[in-house]
Amino acid sequence: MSEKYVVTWDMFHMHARKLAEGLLPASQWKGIVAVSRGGLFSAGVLARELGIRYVETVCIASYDHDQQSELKVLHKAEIGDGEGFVIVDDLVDTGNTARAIREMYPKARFVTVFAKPAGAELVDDYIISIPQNTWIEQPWDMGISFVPPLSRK
Ligand SMILES: O=P(O)(O)OC[C@H]1O[C@H](OP(=O)(O)OP(=O)(O)O)[C@H](O)[C@@H]1O
Ligand SMILES: Nc1nc2[nH]cnc2c(=O)[nH]1
Ligand SMILES: [Mg+2]
Repeated sequence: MSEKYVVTWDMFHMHARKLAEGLLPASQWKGIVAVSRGGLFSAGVLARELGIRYVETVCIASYDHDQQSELKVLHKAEIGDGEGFVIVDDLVDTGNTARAIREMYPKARFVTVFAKPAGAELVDDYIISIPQNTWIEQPWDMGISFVPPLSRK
């Protein structure tokens, strides 16, 4: 990936809250399913904003750092065809994870905070569009570190 898009906790929280707004009224949902691990962070915000306490996971592993490998389903929420459930991930990139989710739960509402063009049409709703050549650096993968002043370089 040639570019980088850095996301802070504040920005992530703001976008996730906006995603929650699009899911009103909350009474239409039986529960939320987080696509672990990335989707856990947005799922927490959605659950809080919508007052939903039934939160499940579907656990999928597909990337080893920034290289995508074979997709493995480690745990599958038992929610039938997904009708009445919101499934949330942090982002769609190639769309491979989203395709697997759609296959497992064809009637669920699938939403993400970020979407790149290759996966955008696989999600029902997303907040921020990111170019395909850009790596999204999420806040849970970063830390605050000291930067030496210019005069010391
Ligand atoms: O559209 P795709 O190309 O499939 O990529 C999107 C997926 O990649 C990341 O998860 P990852 O597999 O890295 O696992 P993690 O959520 O546990 O970090 C991200 O959280 C999405 O689930
Ligand atoms: N953090 C992060 N994980 C990803 N998984 C697939 N694409 C991305 C991305 O751009 N950023
Ligand atoms: Mg993920």
